[in-house]
Amino acid sequence: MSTDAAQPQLNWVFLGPPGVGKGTYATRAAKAFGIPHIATGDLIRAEIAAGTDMGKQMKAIVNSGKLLPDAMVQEVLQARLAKGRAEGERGFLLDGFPRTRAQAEQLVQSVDVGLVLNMSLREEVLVEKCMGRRLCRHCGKNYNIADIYLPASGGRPEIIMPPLSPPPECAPHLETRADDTEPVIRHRLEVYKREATPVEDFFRQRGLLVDFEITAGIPETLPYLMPLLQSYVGRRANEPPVKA
Ligand SMILES: Nc1ncnc2c1ncn2[C@@H]1O[C@H](COP(=O)(O)OP(=O)(O)O)[C@@H](O)[C@H]1O
Repeated sequence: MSTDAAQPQLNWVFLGPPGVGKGTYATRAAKAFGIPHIATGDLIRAEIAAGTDMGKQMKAIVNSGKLLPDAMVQEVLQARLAKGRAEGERGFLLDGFPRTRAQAEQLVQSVDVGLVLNMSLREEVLVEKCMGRRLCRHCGKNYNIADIYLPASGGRPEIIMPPLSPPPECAPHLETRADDTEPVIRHRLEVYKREATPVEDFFRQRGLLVDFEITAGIPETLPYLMPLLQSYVGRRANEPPVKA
């Protein structure tokens, strides 16, 4: 993947339901393509952890599984994007934004989005995936203790997703997100189902949406994902592939 200074501006967005693996793949893709992984959920959790006035307002809403008001998310996101521009970042990989049509409209008014990857995963495993999430409070890395096997059914593919286990040194320091409890996860999934279609339609109508179904673990998925993303370097999703 190109990481030199000649790299074109990449303004990419990863959409998808809680537990699909947006953060897992966005982290790896951002590193490979030399752009920052900007996850609104992480920005929000940092604001909450900092105990700012806005963070205090955010905490109750986040822990209930509801979306934050657009203006509140915009405030933390625009601050992060402005910092990136000032530091010469060549774009971004947005994770968890936009989540409403209004956010999508605001985004395309402020930046030239090149690609919106719409990640999906059989719904039956999303709750288990979210319940299995663990964060190491020492190294900050994300793991997942869920060991998932789902046979093919109704034309949907078999899913084999072994755990993404932490190394021994992380095991004593693992923590679970406050909003990763079953009732809150189920509420977040309902919120996602209600809000996601208008966002997907908004980008599909602009020829920017590329659907990508997750059917296995990271080792099996990356060899398909990375070449797909590479094919969009230097062009928008709705432009013809660049001649090799
Ligand atoms: N774009 C957004 N608009 C509104 N609220 C958001 C947005 N991004 C994150 N949040 C808030 O932060 C919470 C956690 O988001 P995130 O870390 O992306 O979790 P997940 O993708 O697992 O739902 C969301 O449930 C919501 O309360």
